[in-house]
Amino acid sequence: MEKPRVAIVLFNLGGPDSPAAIKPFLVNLFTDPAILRVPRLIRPLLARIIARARVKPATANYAILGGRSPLLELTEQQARALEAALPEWDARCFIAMRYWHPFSREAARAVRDWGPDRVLLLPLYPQYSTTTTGSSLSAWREAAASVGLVAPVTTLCCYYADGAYAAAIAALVSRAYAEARAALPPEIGLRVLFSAHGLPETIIKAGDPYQHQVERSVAQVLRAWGAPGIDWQVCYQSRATPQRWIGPSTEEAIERAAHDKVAVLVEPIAFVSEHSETLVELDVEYRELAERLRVPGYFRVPAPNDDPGFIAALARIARRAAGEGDGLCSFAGRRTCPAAHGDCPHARAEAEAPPAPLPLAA
Ligand SMILES: C=CC1=C(C)c2cc3[nH]c(cc4nc(cc5[nH]c(cc1n2)c(C)c5CCC(=O)O)C(CCC(=O)O)=C4C)c(C)c3C=C
Ligand SMILES: [Fe+2]
Ligand SMILES: [Fe+2]
Repeated sequence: MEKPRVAIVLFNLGGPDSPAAIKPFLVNLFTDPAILRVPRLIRPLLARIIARARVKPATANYAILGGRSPLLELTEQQARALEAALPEWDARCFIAMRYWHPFSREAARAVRDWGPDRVLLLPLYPQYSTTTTGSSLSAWREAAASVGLVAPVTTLCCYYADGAYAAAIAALVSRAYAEARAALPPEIGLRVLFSAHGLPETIIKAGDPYQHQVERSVAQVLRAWGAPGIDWQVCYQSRATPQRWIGPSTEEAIERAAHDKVAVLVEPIAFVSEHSETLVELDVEYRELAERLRVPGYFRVPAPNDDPGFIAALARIARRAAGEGDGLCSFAGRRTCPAAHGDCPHARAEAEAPPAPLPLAA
C-alpha cells in the first residue's frame, strides 16, 4: 500500500536573517492587526514608529547572536526530525514564518507543487494566542487561496495539555533541576520560574485563551514530572509595548526570588526553540538582573528544539490529528481557538484531574 503524502506546515514567528532584515521584520510584526490593535488607517504609520524605536535594542540583541536569529535553522532541524519520526507517512514538513522568510505564500506554493493527499497545519506554539497561532493561520488561509492550493486540511490549534508534550518538557525540566540542585549548596532553595512570552492585558480581556493555556501547560508539566514539593511560579517576559501586560513579569519573579533568597531555574514554557528571547533576554539580561540582585543561583532549562521526546510528542499529535480528521481541534473558519476563554475540547480530556497548584515555599 502506498504511504499517504502528508504535508505538515510548521508555523513560527520568524526572525531576521541579517542585520538589514531587522527593521523590515519589525515593521511586518507591528503591522499585523493581531499584534497592534489600532484603527487600520493609523496602523502602518504607528508600526513604523514603534519599529524604528525598537531597531536599536533589537540590533544589539541580534548582534549577540551573530547578527541573525537562529530560529529558521532550528525549525529546519525540527522539520527533518519530525519527518523521520513519521515513517508510516510520506511526510514532508514545510516552514511558514509569520514576519520573515519563508513566508506563508512561499510555503503554500511549495506545498501546492508537492501535491499532498492531506495538509496538516501544526503551529510551533503549544498554547493558542490570537497574536501567534491565530495570526499565522489567517495568513496561511489567505496565502493558500492566493496560490490555488486545494487539498484536505487538518488544523491543530494547540496542544498545551497534551500528555506526551508535557512529559517531554517535564523530562527537560527534571534534568536541568537535578543539575542545578547538584551545583547549589543544600541549604539554598531552588524555584522553577515557568517564563512565558507575555501579552498586553487588553488582548487577554478580549478573550485570548493564551494565559489560561500557559497555566494549564504548567500544571500538566508538574503532573508529568511528579516531583513533590517543588517551589514554582508562572511569570511573563518580553514586554514589547508601553501598555499594561499580563504579570507577574519575569523581572518581578526574579526580584521575589532575591527577596526569598532562593536560586531560580527558568523554563521557557511557551517557546519550543531557542531564539533572541531565550538566548539574550533569559541568558543575558535576566541573568545579569539576578546577579545584580544577588539571587543565589540562576539556571535555565533549554528550549526543546529537536529533543527526541518533544519531536515524538509532535509526531503523536500529528498522527492523532490526521486520524481524527479536521474535527480534532479545528477552527472551522473561526478566527479564535474554539476554547475561547478556557480549554480546547480535545485538551480538556487530557487535562482531567489536574494537580492542585503546589504552594510556593515561604
Ligand atoms: C506587541 C508585541 C508582541 C506580542 C503580542 C508578541 C507575542 C508573542 N511573541 C512570541 C514569540 C516570539 N516573539 C519573537 C520576537 C518578537 N516579538 C515581539 C513583539 C511581540 N510578541 C518583538 C518586537 C519581537 C522581535 C524581537 C525584539 O525586538 O526583541 C520571536 C522571534 C525572535 C527571534 O529571535 O527570532 C518569537 C519566537 C509569542 C510566543 C507570543 C505570544 C504568545
Ligand atoms: Fe485549541
Ligand atoms: Fe514576541
